[in-house]
Amino acid sequence: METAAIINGKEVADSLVASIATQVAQLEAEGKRLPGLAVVMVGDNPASDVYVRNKTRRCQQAGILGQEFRLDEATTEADLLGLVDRLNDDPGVDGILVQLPLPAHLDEQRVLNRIAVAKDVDGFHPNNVGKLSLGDATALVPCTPQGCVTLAQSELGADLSGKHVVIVGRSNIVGKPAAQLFLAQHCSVTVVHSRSANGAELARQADILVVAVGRPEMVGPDWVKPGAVVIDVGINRTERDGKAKLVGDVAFGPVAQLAAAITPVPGGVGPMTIAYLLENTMKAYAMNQGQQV
Ligand SMILES: Nc1nc(=O)c2c([nH]1)NC[C@@H]1CN(c3ccc(C(=O)N[C@@H](CCC(=O)O)C(=O)O)cc3)C=[N+]21
Ligand SMILES: [Mg+2]
Repeated sequence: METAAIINGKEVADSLVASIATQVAQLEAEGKRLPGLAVVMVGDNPASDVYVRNKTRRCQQAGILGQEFRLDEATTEADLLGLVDRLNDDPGVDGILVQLPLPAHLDEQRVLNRIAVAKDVDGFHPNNVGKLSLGDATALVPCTPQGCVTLAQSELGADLSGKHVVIVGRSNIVGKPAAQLFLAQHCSVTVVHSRSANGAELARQADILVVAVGRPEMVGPDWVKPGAVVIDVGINRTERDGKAKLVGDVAFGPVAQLAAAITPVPGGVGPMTIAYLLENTMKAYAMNQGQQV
């Protein structure tokens, strides 16, 4: 049986980071201030720890000044908001990311709303959500969905117009912004979720299937049209034969038997999320310097 092409997200991300590194080196050669990214993490979730370390490593590769702020699990909302205020006012900080999820006693939306719109490199502030839906070029756009579009384009070419994209999952951080971004690429977009009556049947109509549900291997071959491009956003920590293993939301082996192309986990969407975080930091830097975008 035919087998899908495996979309190499790590490689695409490497080339994005390399191009950012070139831009930063140019700034440095001109004696300019370098872009800065602040990552704030509350408590010690071991998965978040891996992401935060990856972000810091990628910043170093690109020459972006990355700072980590690790706050105690018991941090009060007032203290966290106080840190956000200081970062908002710090002219050396172009981008601010507050790692989610936050401990239950902290109101996530209130914290996200406090981040300066122009420094909101996650694209989670209501103003940026609104700008994305309006097609405003100054929007800072969520990183994971941008990665999904770019990986689909790496397989199908830049012009996605007329493709039917089915997105499984309707979260504020992936599903909803992914729908907006593919719409902006002139795709037809269907969003499937836990209350959909006929999810698998809708998904089988997809030219591009994006899966972001957070449930290990939930999407099997019965969800996939032969020849579809499958973008798996899930990163689930599981155990197999007593060993820790990362799996996506898509049953990789069986789906790879009929898809045209599929993203692996790890090495698919994850590295793209970080590459776009750096890309957004560059955009925020440019806007914060008063440049036209
Ligand atoms: N405010 C906020 N913004 C985020 O963007 C955000 C967040 N909170 N909370 C958690 C999720 C998750 N996330 C990932 C980023 C990179 C990888 C990544 O680099 N993954 C690699 C390695 C995975 C591994 O080894 O654990 C891969 O998939 O190949 C994964 C997941 C960003 N998130
Ligand atoms: Mg979700």
